[in-house]
Amino acid sequence: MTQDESKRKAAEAALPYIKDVSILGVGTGSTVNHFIDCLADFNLTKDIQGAVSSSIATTERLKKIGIPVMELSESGNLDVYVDGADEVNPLKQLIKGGGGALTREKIIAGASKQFVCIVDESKVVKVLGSFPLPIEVIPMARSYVAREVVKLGGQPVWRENYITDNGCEIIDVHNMEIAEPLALERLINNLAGVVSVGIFGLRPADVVLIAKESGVETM
Ligand SMILES: O=C(CO)[C@H](O)[C@H](O)COP(=O)(O)O
Repeated sequence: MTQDESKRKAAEAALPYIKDVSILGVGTGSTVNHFIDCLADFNLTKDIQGAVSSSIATTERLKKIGIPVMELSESGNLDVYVDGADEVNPLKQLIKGGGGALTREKIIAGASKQFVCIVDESKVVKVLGSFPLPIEVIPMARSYVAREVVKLGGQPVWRENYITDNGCEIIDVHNMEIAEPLALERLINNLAGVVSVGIFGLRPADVVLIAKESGVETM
């Protein structure tokens, strides 16, 4: 099975979780794109009243298959949020933001009862941090936050020529073993100018669907 086929399998496995859900939270990335394709392929769009989307890219894809996109302030809290991840540890804590949508993803995850995370096997790790940790920052704070991150032992790299949907910038922090996700998430959250950090520890996933050669495992 290719990685893309695995992503599709994980996406299909999320469909039972959205049964009877009228307004859905939808994340961002290639695995989520498969999930959106599944909604169309399995003719589920008619059952869904609307979706809250974590990015412009996802919004466009949802609209293309006829799902109305609404604001979170309009929908209120959601029953289910489906999204991918860059890394998942055994506590269902995640690194997210490879696709740059971490802030909106964090908001929707926080506002949802159940966060269903869909991944292929390559995303599963014992300790978070092999994947560069994204931090969204107010542009003015970029160098300051980068210097603070160096003090924490990381190697910050500016995601050049990239502006988030919120008009901010991203620093990707390399070579930082995240042994204590909660503590590091709090610490980075507290740096002035940080919009959000891609550690999802304070709000981990509730269910992780991992596509493997042998089938989809539920964690
Ligand atoms: O956090 C994300 C976007 O901000 C994505 O969920 C993450 O990057 C995984 O992407 P993909 O499904 O393409 O591997």
